[in-house]
Amino acid sequence: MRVRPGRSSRPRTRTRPQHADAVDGFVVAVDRGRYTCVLPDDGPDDPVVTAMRARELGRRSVVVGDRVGLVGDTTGADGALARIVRIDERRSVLRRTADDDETTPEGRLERVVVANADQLVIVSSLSDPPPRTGFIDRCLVAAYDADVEPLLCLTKADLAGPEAVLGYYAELDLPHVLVRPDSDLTGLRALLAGRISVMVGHSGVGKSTLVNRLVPAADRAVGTVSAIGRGRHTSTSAVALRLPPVPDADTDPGWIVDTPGVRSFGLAHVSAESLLHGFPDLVEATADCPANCEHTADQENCALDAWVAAGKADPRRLASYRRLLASRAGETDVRTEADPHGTA
Ligand SMILES: Nc1nc2c(ncn2[C@@H]2O[C@H](COP(=O)(O)OP(=O)(O)OP(=O)(O)O)[C@@H](O)[C@H]2O)c(=O)[nH]1
Ligand SMILES: [Zn+2]
Repeated sequence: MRVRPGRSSRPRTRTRPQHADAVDGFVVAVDRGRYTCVLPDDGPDDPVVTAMRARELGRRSVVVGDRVGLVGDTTGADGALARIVRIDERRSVLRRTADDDETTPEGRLERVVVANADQLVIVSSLSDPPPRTGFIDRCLVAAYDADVEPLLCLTKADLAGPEAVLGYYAELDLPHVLVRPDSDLTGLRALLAGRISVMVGHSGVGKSTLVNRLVPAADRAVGTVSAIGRGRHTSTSAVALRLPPVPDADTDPGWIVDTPGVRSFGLAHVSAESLLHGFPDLVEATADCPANCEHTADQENCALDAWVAAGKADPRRLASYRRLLASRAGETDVRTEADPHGTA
């Protein structure tokens, strides 16, 4: 027999009735404690809502892509300030260990870059600068770790062909698009429709150029290193941009998140096992590894060596995996150094 207390015995406060009227919001930008949100039914011309965090959220961070509950003045009128009282459960969490700011301990900590992303668009130019597969591999690890689908976006296809890069990823079912200055972006728009896509890429690969073509209203600065936005501080934070409507379709065109400050993904927070998931072409081989194999080059009888020798994967992929393993170890050291009472 089930014993269940009557409804009336539940403490009222558990349902937080004071926030029953919270409206749903989607965080599109974060800047110095102010969160820019849009309401789900609002269109591109509706005013955005500026909000601050309610104290009851404690230390939980609110990031671009978060779906939140808003109370207070959600009119978006000049000077109006709403409060974020709820952060919805995240569908995905794209993290990095910030390895691009080694000057401060905070700079080396793990942080959430974007919440609820569906897709990571890895922007790499085919020439000027040449493609860096090490960077792409790193992004793939971050994507698989975050349960976000990767999409390889190869720019400057007018300057060089994609054969070498695509050959390197031949064993992976890695979707890709080619972009040149005059290319039709219909195919890319179709891959972005209805989803939240995060764009990452090195400086100079043409990411701003592409973002401007996809979202002309965004007006991202081209050919300048991180000098976008209204102020110094907005230039390095992620911002979600609404894609324009797809002609002849009433589907949601989706959102792209530009990440000007993210030059790479530090992976110190990713376990060695998860790191391997960025290399689906190698995973199968490790079933034959000795117990507790670390898969490093000096590991005896690591099955990855035989796998590559038998031609089942590209040796450069194994080298890349091992480089990441090693650099991850380095990143872990960096984090330990950051803590004078180092526990690890
Ligand atoms: N040939 C060619 N040049 C391109 C293409 N896309 C962008 N460029 C040029 O590449 C340079 C860098 O482009 P950006 O869009 O500023 O590159 P970015 O990745 O945003 O780099 P940052 O602004 O430094 O973050 C610019 O001079 C662009 O005009 C392309 O498809 N083909
Ligand atoms: Zn091994």
